[in-house]
Amino acid sequence: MSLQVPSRLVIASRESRLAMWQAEHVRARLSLLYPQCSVEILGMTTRGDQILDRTLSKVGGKGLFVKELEVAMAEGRADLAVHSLKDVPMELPEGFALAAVLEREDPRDAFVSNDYASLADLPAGAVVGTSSLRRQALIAARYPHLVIKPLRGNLDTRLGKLDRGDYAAIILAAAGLKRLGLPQRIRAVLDPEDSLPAAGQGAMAIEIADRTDGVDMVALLAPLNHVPTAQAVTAERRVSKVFGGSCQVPLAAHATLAGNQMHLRAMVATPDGTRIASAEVHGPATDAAQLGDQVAEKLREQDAVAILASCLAEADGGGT
Ligand SMILES: NCc1[nH]cc(CCC(=O)O)c1CC(=O)O
Repeated sequence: MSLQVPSRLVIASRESRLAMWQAEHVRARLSLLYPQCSVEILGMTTRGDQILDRTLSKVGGKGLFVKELEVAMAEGRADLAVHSLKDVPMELPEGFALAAVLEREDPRDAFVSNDYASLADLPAGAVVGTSSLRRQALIAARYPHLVIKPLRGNLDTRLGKLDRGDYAAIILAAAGLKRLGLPQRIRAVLDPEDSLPAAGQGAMAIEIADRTDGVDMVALLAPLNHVPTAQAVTAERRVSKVFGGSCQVPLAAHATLAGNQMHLRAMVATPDGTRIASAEVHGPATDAAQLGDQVAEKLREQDAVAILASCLAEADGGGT
């Protein structure tokens, strides 16, 4: 059975520099795999890119970055969308699916500053920029003398705000900085022991829509799927899904693999870092989803539901 390769494939992408880098990476790989196919990128602005003055958790969360791309696919203007997996909701709308997960870049958080070498070097009262409730909780727990302020926008915008002096330091995903050729901006990578990464951090995913023309997109994209990464993020996203995961809750889930052996760690916290539940499990990578359920169960035994409920109550009350 031979694969039906269309003469043209269109990749929908956000227009940020990171999103375009990621789309171009996929475009180049597909062009190499299918030289007879013309692979193009359709850049689009999403609501998540437009709303910059409010914390995402207050305006609708992750879905804001993917909706417009899904509309383009549903209308036949695009065949696939490339996303940072971290920004993809745990449940996709009817008719859409993740077809491939690419090999993960560095999943860790990065400490970025022009004046300080690490979080531990920051003086009392220093302002740290992050809009991630997960990063906020982890910093507040370990460094209660620091002040956390929201930081939105794409990577270049965030670095610009740091350079302007609005913050003593900011926390970003190492993966984004590396992909954009800015690894020198990383003053220190945060050990996952101290700053457990978000589910899917550092991984790119390709989303597709149901289609009626018989083209098997999953088969076409299969060579791009990296099985160990797909297994790791399956476990991580399962934890997130169990707790209704979005960026509205401080939740971390990170899996590492040694051969077929998976080590999955997860954490939930209150945004102020005063209450933290964390758990870990080991097991075969082929049981990724069950490992996710197991770690979620362990978190539940440590009152994870109550911890997250307090956080949601705070968000509803419009707390900062
Ligand atoms: N929430 C925004 C976002 N989505 C993906 C990345 C970075 C790249 C990745 O994790 O794959 C970032 C920026 C950041 O968290 O600093």
